[in-house]
Formats: sequence, structure tokens, C-alpha cells
Amino acid sequence: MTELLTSAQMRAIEAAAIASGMVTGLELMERAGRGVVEAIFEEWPALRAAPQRAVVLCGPGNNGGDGFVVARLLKEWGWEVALFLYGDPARLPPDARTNYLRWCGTGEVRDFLGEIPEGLFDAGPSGDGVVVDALFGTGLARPLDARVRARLAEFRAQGQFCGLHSVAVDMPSGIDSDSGRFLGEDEGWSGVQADLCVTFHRPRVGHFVGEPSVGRLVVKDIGLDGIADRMGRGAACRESTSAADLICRWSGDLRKSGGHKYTHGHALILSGPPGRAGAGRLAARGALRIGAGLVTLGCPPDAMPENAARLDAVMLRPVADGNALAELLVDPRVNAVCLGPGLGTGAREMDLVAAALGDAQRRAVVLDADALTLVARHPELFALLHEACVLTPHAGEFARLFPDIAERLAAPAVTGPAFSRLDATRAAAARAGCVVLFKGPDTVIADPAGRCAVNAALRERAAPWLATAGSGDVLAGFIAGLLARGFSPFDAACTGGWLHVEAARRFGPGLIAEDLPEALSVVFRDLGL
Ligand SMILES: NC(=O)C1=CN([C@@H]2O[C@H](COP(=O)(O)OP(=O)(O)OC[C@H]3O[C@@H](n4cnc5c(N)ncnc54)[C@H](OP(=O)(O)O)[C@@H]3O)[C@@H](O)[C@H]2O)[C@@H](O)CC1
Ligand SMILES: Nc1ncnc2c1ncn2[C@@H]1O[C@H](COP(=O)(O)OP(=O)(O)O)[C@@H](O)[C@H]1O
Ligand SMILES: [K+]
Repeated sequence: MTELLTSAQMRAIEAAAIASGMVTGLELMERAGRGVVEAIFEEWPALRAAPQRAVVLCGPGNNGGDGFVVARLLKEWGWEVALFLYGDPARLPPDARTNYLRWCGTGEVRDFLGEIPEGLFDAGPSGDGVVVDALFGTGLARPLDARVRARLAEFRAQGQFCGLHSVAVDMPSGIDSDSGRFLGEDEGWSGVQADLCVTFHRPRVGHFVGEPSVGRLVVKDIGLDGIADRMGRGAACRESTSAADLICRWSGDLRKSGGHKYTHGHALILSGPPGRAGAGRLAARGALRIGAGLVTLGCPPDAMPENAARLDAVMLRPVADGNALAELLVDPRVNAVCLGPGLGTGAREMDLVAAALGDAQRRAVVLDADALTLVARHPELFALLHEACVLTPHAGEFARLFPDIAERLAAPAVTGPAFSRLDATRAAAARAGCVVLFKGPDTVIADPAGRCAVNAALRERAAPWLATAGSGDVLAGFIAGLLARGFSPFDAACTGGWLHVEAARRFGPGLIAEDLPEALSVVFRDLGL
């Protein structure tokens, strides 16, 4: 897991480090600026070989201060550097002002809103260079002024046209670092995209949720590890409740060490009528491949012939109605139930959801697809949700289940910190009283106590092939299989989501849902299981 911080947490860590006397703000700014220059050379090694051109855009706060350091260091490398300032130099915060004055000793400061000089973007002596956006970082508090937005877009577009790389310091300016959302109307969007974003100490939430606006993200150490450890994660978290973990591996024990099939749990997947049972079969195969000891598909009696013809290792039982399900659940070895994929939304299905949720043992239940629609439609089903449940809505299902929360998320973000997918998922989990996994390329998982994790399929971990019919059904099966294996609901959702993306990435382009369970064995082998 990698810790994702909010801007408030980052500020608290910085303030504690400075207060402890271990470092000054000016030293941190110097390390940040040096980190940006290092990252530029690491990303484009050819730039190190000979002097180039840099256009550095500095803002009115400490993000601008980092920009002055970058400009000075690149100039020391012999680069041609043009620097533009947005704001009044007399009102710069102290460390930024010190670096402004240092820069003034070596170069000119141009007005960001003034004329763009002729030939500015001509590549440097060796035909290459960068545009550095150090306008706003974690201090962005409101939408960019229209003139600033237009000018930033112009700098970026002209730089791109002339082949210069775009680099954002800490955050692309205009993006709220707590939500990853563009503040204000979104016409200026293309203006904030960056090839490379260099942030400091730990990534922020906004680097992994919201709109992907960065080609590559690099996190540079600026010597705050000691202080963060001394403050403790708890202390940092008290500053704000919006931080999360980035899921970088599985949690819980995926290894199978001995035992027999019943040691590894028994997942029951309920499926729909003839012709619609494919989704349930996908979920069942997912549950089996992820390691549940036994998997049973429960289907309407008239769907038995179709399923019997299609299943081997997955067992099959007729489940006509809620009573039939209750009878199956008398067996305590059935320890996880999954309903929703291809289930239908009629009276039988409502009865099944009620039986699964009303079960006295309160066993683990994954609710997906049609089951979510039923829970959204019937408050009496919603009221039966309990802490062993996992809800796996995509955006449409989320809006049906939690319309007011979805509406808040869809409203334009006008002030930072803006309402984020994290906030939305946390609010949903608290209301439902169970784990919610909110699907998307930036999947967020939250539990009712406020714990939150992000499973990001972005940038180097992009898996766009997951946008294929049935992939969500397989995910529901993965989670059910892990629940059967004894994972907690939160760990099952995090690990299932993580493996889902890993499986898609191992298979790659051309992926269809059927391939996902099969790709798991390769993932497991690569993990050394
Ligand atoms: N924390 C750390 O450990 C480290 C932090 N470091 C660096 O500091 C950065 C944070 O600095 P920061 O807090 O000064 O904020 P920053 O992003 O420069 O902007 C604030 C200024 O912008 C203004 N302003 C805001 N919105 C605006 C708008 N829409 N339009 C116009 N103005 C607007 C706001 O003014 P006000 O709201 O008061 O009017 C204020 O003047 C961080 O991103 C990182 O780069 C590193 O040096 C190393 C260690
Ligand atoms: N562009 C994408 N990048 C990464 N993951 C994606 C993308 N689009 C969809 N997914 C993932 O694919 C799955 C789709 O689930 P869902 O919308 O329920 O589809 P279906 O109902 O067809 O099974 C979710 O896990 C979602 O997170
Ligand atoms: K920036």
C-alpha cells in the first residue's frame, strides 16, 4: 500500500518538520526544485546531454517558489530559461520571495499575462526543452481566472506544438489536489495536462482519482520521512479524514497452504433465467479461479439444462425462490453468496436478495448489478444490508443507490478541497453500513468506519480493456471467492479489485470477460504463490 495524502496532511507534515527544527521551508523548497530537475533528466535523459530551452511559469505562492528554484538550477546547467510570473512579487510568501530574488540576480521576470515573446518556444540550442507549470499546487483554492486558464492553455499548446515537454510541479495547475477535479468549468481542461508531474514526499489523492491529467507521476523524496514517522500516520490523518491507501498489492493471505476443499470456503453464486445465466457463470468461474474451495451456481430450475451443459468444476443447484435459498443456507459451509450478475429484477430475485441479506448467520454477501437495482428500489432491502456485505456499483448503479451523493459528485467543483470520489464512496459506505466498491478506472473502496483505498488503473497501470461486457461480473465473483476464503469484506474488495486489474494487464488487448479468471493463474505465478 502507498499512502495518499490530502493537501491538509501534507501541510501538517511540512509544518511539523519546520517546527521541529530539522529543516527550514527554504531547504524544502530547494529540495523540491532539485527534485523536479532530477525528474526531468530521468524522464528525458537526452536533455542532460546539452543545454536546452525552458519556459517556467511561476504562480503567487510556494508552488511558484519551486518554479524559481527550477529556473535557477536549469540556468546553472546552461539552459536558456524564460520565466513568467503570475502575481505581485511583493506579495510572494517569504521562501518564494527569497527564491524570486535569487532568480532576479540571474535572469528576467516576465509578466505571465503580458505578451508572449516571438520565438519563445523555439526549441533550445539542442532542439529540445520543457514548459514547467509552477503556477498553483496544493494551495489552489478556487477556479482559475479565465485569463489565466486561457494563457496556461496557450503556453502548453504552443510548447507542445514546438515539441517541448510539459512538466507540472506538484499538481497540474487548476486541479484540486484532494479530489483530482478541475475547479470550475472544464473548457480549460486540455490546458492543464502534463507529460510529467513531479510531486513531493507522498502522492496526493488527486493524483489517482478524478480526471487523469498527467502522463507520468514521479514522487521525489524531500527528506520528510523521518518527521512523518515521528508524527505517526494517525497524527497526519487527524488533520483530515480524506486520505486513502493506494492498492499496490494484495492484502490478506492468498497462498493456499494445505487443507482440503472445505478449508477454502464455499461460494454460492445465484444466477438468472435461461439465456441470461452467462453473467452468473462468469462470476462463478471467477470465484473458483481465485481459490474458493467449492463454488455452486444456484439457478432457476428451468435454467438447469443450459447451465449443466456449460459447467464442470462449478456445481449446480436449482434455486426456485427465497425458501430454496434459505434451505441451501442451512449448510454453514456455504460462507459467501453473490447475487446480481444477470439475476433479473422480478419477484423471485427480490425474494432471493431478501433471503440472502436476512440470513440469521449474516454471512458474507456480494451485491452487484441487478441486485443493486433491487436494493435501490426497495428501502426494506437496503435496510437489511450489514457489515459482511460488499456492494460493487458502477457509476449508474451508484447514482441509483445514492442519488443525493451522486448529485453532489456530479455538481461542478468550485472550491478546494472539492467533493471527491473518495468522499462519495465513504459517505455511501457509512449510509449502507457495509463496504462499497465504486467501480471505474479509479476504483474506490470504503468501509463504514471511513477506511478507504484506491485501486487505480491509470497511467502505467492502465487497463482500458476492462471496459468490456461481463468484466464486472467476474469482479463480483473474485470478491465472493475471496470472502469464501475468509478475507474480510474490505480486504476481499481491495484484493479482488487489484487482481482484476492485474489479470487484465497480463492478458492485454483483446481481453474479454472470459479471459479474466484464466489470466489469474499467470498473475499468481508471477506473484510467486
Ligand atoms: N507542503 C510542503 O511540504 C511543500 C510544499 N512545496 C510547494 O508549495 C506548494 C504549496 O504552496 P502554497 O500553499 O503557497 O500554495 P500554491 O499552490 O502555491 O498557491 C497558493 C497561492 O495561490 C493563490 N490562489 C489560490 N487559488 C488561486 C486562483 N484560483 N487564482 C489565483 N490565485 C489563487 C493563493 O492566494 P489566495 O487564495 O490567498 O488569494 C496563494 O497565493 C506545493 O504545491 C509545493 O509546490 C514545496 O516547496 C516543498 C514542500
Ligand atoms: N477504462 C477502464 N479502465 C480500467 N478499468 C475499467 C475501465 N472501464 C471499466 N473498468 C472496470 O471494468 C469493470 C466493469 O464493470 P461493470 O461496469 O459492472 O461491467 P459489466 O456490467 O459489463 O460487467 C469494473 O471493475 C471497472 O472498474
Ligand atoms: K503546478
